[in-house]
Amino acid sequence: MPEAKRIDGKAFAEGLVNRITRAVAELQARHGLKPGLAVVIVGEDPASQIYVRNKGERTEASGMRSDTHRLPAETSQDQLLDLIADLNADPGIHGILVQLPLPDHIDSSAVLGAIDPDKDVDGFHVVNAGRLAVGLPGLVPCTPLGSVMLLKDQMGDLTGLNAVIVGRSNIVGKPMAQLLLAESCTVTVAHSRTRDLPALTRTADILVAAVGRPEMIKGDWIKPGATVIDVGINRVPSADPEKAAQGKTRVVGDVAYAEAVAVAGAITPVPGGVGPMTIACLLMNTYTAACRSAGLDPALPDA
Ligand SMILES: Nc1nc(=O)c2c([nH]1)NC[C@@H]1CN(c3ccc(C(=O)N[C@@H](CCC(=O)O)C(=O)O)cc3)C=[N+]21
Repeated sequence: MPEAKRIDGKAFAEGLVNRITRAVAELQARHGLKPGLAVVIVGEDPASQIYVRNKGERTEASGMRSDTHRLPAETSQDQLLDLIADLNADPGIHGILVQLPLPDHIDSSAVLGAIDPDKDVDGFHVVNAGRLAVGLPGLVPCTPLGSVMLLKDQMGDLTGLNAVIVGRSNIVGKPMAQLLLAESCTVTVAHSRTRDLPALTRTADILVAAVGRPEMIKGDWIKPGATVIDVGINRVPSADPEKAAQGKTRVVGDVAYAEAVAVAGAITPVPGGVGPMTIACLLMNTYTAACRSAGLDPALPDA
């Protein structure tokens, strides 16, 4: 067996961001409309701070407006809801993202439910989950959306393929199942209570790993030639014991890449696979929301 093709999500995301950047310039020139994204972060979690800074820089680099609201960890739920109400009413803001996780004293579903569904660029509002489930236009969660774009680019028509998704979260597993069902795959959603998971994953033409457990999916869990999408981003101690002792870390996926690459037909690496697509799709959703707010077609120009 030849080694699996490495699916370059970083390069694909760059191409997508280029198309979004051109579309944003055109929207501004023709209609005087500049898409605006508000990112809200509560508390000081260092990893979250890095993601949020990254999102802000990417948003501005693509020609859109980016407002970041950094709130202290003690912020009350009512204060957060007041900010969301202001952002819902702000005509210059087309997308609202509240960084998760939120502190324990805040009810996340109450907060997500307060976002105007047409500004919900994460696609986490129940209205958008419902639209996706019944096939209505809405805003689709970024990670599954980006993953399916990579799959279609890699495999073309997905009709009739067996897809196994490991993980049933509302933000990845469930929306991924809806998107693959819409592509006419035969979809199975596996989770921590699934019996004989390795036997099930070995039936998958498309295997999506979204569990958040470092390198859980082994090489012999994969059907030879399958396409593997690794959604996991897990920070683990460095492989070098000396560096690990100094507290150095590295990022690995939910798939044991070195084993999997010998069996799969194609596989996304971590980093450089799904992660960059998540951010590109956030920009795409913000552009989409801005176009729809003005009654314009959000289709992107070709590559
Ligand atoms: N409301 C909300 N929406 C989110 O979309 C959201 C969130 N909250 N909370 C935190 C997670 C995390 N997240 C990532 C996005 C991109 C990369 C990414 O691009 N990673 C790079 C670099 C990885 C690295 O080296 O650390 C890669 O995979 O290549 C990572 C993580 C979005 N999140």
